[in-house]
Parts: sequence; structure tokens; C-alpha cells
Amino acid sequence: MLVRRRLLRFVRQSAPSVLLTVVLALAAAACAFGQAFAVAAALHAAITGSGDAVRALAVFALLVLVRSGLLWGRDLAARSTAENVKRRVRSRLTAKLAELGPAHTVTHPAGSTQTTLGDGVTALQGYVGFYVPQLVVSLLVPAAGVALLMWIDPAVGFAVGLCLLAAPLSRRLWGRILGERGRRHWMAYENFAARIMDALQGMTTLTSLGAGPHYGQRLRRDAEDLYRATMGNLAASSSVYIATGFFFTAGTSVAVALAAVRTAQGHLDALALLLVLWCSIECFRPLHELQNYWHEGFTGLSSGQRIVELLDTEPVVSTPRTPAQPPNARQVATGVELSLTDVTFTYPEAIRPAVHRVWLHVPAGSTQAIVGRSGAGKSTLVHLLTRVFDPDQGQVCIAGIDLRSLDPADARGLTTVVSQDTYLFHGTVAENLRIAHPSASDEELYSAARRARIHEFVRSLPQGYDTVLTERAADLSGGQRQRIAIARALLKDAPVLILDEATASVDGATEALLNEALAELRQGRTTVVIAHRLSTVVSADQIAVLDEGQVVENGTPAELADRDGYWSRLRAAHRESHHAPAGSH
Ligand SMILES: Nc1ncnc2c1ncn2[C@@H]1O[C@H](COP(=O)(O)OP(=O)(O)OP(=O)(O)O)[C@@H](O)[C@H]1O
Repeated sequence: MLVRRRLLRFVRQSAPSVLLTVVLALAAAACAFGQAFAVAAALHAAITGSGDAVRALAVFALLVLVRSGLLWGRDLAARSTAENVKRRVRSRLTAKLAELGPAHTVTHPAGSTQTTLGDGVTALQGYVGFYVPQLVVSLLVPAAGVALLMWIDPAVGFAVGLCLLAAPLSRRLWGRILGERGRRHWMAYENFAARIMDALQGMTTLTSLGAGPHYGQRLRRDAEDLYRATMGNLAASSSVYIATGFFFTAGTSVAVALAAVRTAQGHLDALALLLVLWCSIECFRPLHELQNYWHEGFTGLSSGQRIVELLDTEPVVSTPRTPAQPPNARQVATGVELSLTDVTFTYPEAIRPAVHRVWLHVPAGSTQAIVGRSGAGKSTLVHLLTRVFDPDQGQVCIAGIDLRSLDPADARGLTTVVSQDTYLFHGTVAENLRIAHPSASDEELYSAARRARIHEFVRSLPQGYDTVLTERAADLSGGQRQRIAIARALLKDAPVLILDEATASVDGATEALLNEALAELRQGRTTVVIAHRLSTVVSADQIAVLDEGQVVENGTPAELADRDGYWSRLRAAHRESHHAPAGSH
């Protein structure tokens, strides 16, 4: 019921076009009753020889034309409602996703969100555009039809009225089953769509691991689940069609049979009998049409459930009622310090904290390296520094300001992350760079690219900065992608740089270019580097060693080298695995 109410709220915002749909449908129904009178009059004239059959048929033809025009208008108005509601729901969902921030992508599969936003919203159109207006028409037209039949003959009107009441009652009984089947069908569909998206995105991984056939089997199983859910759903809706169809046929037959008896008894004349025949059909027609939208309506309700769930999701980071001011340009120019004070954080639904009682102080302009085994909590620290999540306990401060007191967008504006996985969008190189600074001039773009050591390469592309990069930019090397990321970071110009170093080794020339670009980027910024290369670690001002979410060691490279701790062991292990490590000086 909640879903219906929430969806109806969107429909209400399109009240004029919904009203127009209903009015046009009612006018079309009036034409249909008019047609019934015209046909009955024509037949009566032909049978009895009294009256003008040709005129009655001309009126009938005119009404057919007018009714077709009205139905065309009704469909247009219904589509306009559907498109408007879809546009509004999509823009509410997009705004919601922006409000939920990156945490939502960390904790939810992208495929299911995409299905809700795409097919889920599309599935609403049957419900909002056609089903809801038809529901109103199905209440008014049969009521008017029964009144008309009562006027012709109360007994016939009463019998038709009873059959009309029985039809929706049978549907009510089925409603619960249909709702459940519809939900199951939608979940199977969403699951299948998410799996397909995963397969497309991970095609290279699947192929390189030779996992295609195995994954294909999972896809087939999901497709079978979807098939079963679809058939279950269709079986339930077909049963409703049959059950309600029975009442329609029974209703019309009862009306005609009763009218025939009443005619034989001399209570009705031939014209009235013909009118009963046509009008009883018209009484049931709106319900028949409603039945056609029934399946679409339930699919819309099932997808609506997911839409409402997404709209009701609370962001994991909240916006304070009166957000603090982010550091001003003067503070930024002199450099900002960064601190984590007794920070603990547990992922939603995780059992143990990913980081636990972490204390860290990074002075303005210095470089803090973070090292640790896989799963130690390094990425989680990045999530906290970029306010993807707020800590459960403790504070994360930049320039002495608790990130929690800032608007999330302002907090994220203070940091730039250059990670190993640079996402390049389908678009030109210039568009990809401007994502970081939409109003950047061409000169600013070229300057950032020059400093990121990527300008010459971009200039050498067929259309230079206007060259279109394919999705995921498979045509660029890892080093080139990283330098584009560095150019973006230079354009964003945030005071804190978070560097998630690539684990894969690059060749000497590429590394030299990357290092030059990174040196440009680090200038005047406070840097936190998730370090994998020994050379980066030893050149940092401070190294923090994370283990199982806790800082087990922290100090300058010299201090840590003197201790027989985790860092020394890590370094020794590194030495063994790389006979002559680049940075082991
Ligand atoms: N979205 C998540 N939901 C639940 N637990 C998570 C999530 N992301 C990470 N974790 C858990 O939090 C802990 C820290 O993970 P984190 O990704 O921060 O480690 P990491 O040091 O960055 O590892 P790696 O070097 O492999 O990237 C791990 O135990 C991990 O399983």
C-alpha cells in the first residue's frame, strides 16, 4: 500500500494529464454507449420497418470516428503522464544517488542500481500512465452503465450490477498472490541483469581465467530462475484473466437472457432488448481494458517497490543542519594538516571493525605513507579521509575541521584521490579532464596536462584533446591513464592528495614520467600514500604500518628501520622477493 501511495504521489504531480486521460476515456465510453443506441435503433428500424435505419447508421459511423479520435488522444495523454512521471522519478533517483554518495556503490552492486534506474523506472509507465487512469474509468463507466440499464429495466440492471461487483472481488482475492509473484519476478530480473552487467565488465578477467564456461553456467541458472519467475507471474495473471473473464461473459449472458425473458413476458420491447445487449457489453468493457493493463500495473508496482526502497535509503554520511565553512584559500595556500583521532569504523553488516582506534597526525605539506597487508584497512582509511563513510568513533579532521561538521560535498572537495584504477568515461580527452574542473579553460587544461606529462601524448592522438576515448579507455596504457588521473587531480587542486599506488610494476621510462608528474602534483599538498613500492615508502616523511585495522608502527623511515618491528620484517621480505629492489637504498 505504501508503494502505491508513494507512486500515486508522482502521478498526482501530473494531475492535468491524468485528468485529461480520464476525461477523454469517459468521452470515448459515452461514444460507445451512443454507438449502442445507434446500432440498436438501426436494427430496430430494419426489423420493424419503423424509423430511419440509414440515419442511425450514419450517427453510428460518426461516433466510431469520434471515439477513435478520443482514444488516440487518451493514449497520447497517458503516454505524456508516463513520460513525465518517469522523468521525475529518474531525476529524484539520480539526486538520491548523489546524496547517498560513493558509499552506496561500495555497499551495493552497481548492476541492481542500474536496473532500478533503467528498466525499473520504465516498468512504471504501464502503472502510472494507463492502469491508474483506467481504474478511475472502471469505477465510473460501469456505474453509469448500470444506472442506464436500471432505467431500461431494474431487474436487468440489478443482475449486471451484481456481476460487475463479483469481477473486482475475484481480482482482490488474487491481488496478494499476484503481488508476491510480481515481486519475485522483479527480483529475478534484477539479479539476472546485474549478473549480465558483471559479465560484460569482467569479460577480460573471465577470459583470462578461462572462467567463461563456469560463469556461463551461473548465467544460465539465473536465466532459468528468471524464466520460472516469469512463468509463475504470467500463470497467476492468466488465471485472473480467466476468472474475471468468466464474470464478464456470465454478466453479459445473464443480462441478455433476463432481458429476453422480460421481453417474452411483454415488459420490454425489441429496441430495449437490443439496448440491453449492447449496453451490458459496454458496462464490462472498461474492466476488460483494466484487465489488459493489470499485468503491466503489477510489474510497475514490483519495480516501484525497489524505487521506493532506494528513495527511502538514508545516506550513511549526513549533512549537518548548519555546515561548517571549509578551509579558506589562505589556509589552503599555507597547507592543511590532517589528523585521525581514535578512529574506529565497522562496515555496515560487518562483524568486526575494519579500522580500530587509529591515531594519525600528518603535518601540513608532509607525506604520510601507509603500508600493510591486504585487508589491513588501507582503503578503509581512504574512505574515511574522503568522507565516503564517517567513523563510528573518533574524528577525522582536515585543517582542524572535523569532516562530519562539513557538507559532504565540501569535505570531498578537500581531497583528491589518484588511484590505480582510473575510470575514464566515454567522451573526449578534454571532457574526461574537465570532469575535475568543468569550467577550466583550454589553457588550464593544457597546463595541467603538461605538468602531468601527458600533453605531448594527447597532442599526438588523431584529434588531440578532442579524441574520443572508449569506455574504460582500453586504448590507453596503464601509465597514460594514471597521468590523465594526475592531470585531473591538478585541475581539481585539492589541498590533500591521496595516492593509491599501483601494485603492478611499470617500465623504467613510464615510471620516470609518472614520478615527474607525481612530484608536480605533490608540491604544496599534504599527501597520504597507500604505498606498495619501497622507493615511495622510504621517501615519505612518516610511515604508518597497519595490521588488522590498527596502526602497529608509526614513525620516520629511519626510526622504523632501527626497530625490529613489522616494517623491518616487511622490508626484509621485500628484499628477498626482489633481489635488487629499486628503492632499497
Ligand atoms: N564494503 C565492505 N563491506 C564489508 N567489509 C569490508 C568492505 N570493504 C572492506 N571490508 C573489510 O574491511 C577490512 C579492511 O579492508 P580494506 O579494503 O580497507 O583493506 P586494504 O588494506 O585496503 O586491502 P587491499 O590492500 O587488499 O586493498 C577487510 O577485512 C575487508 O574484508
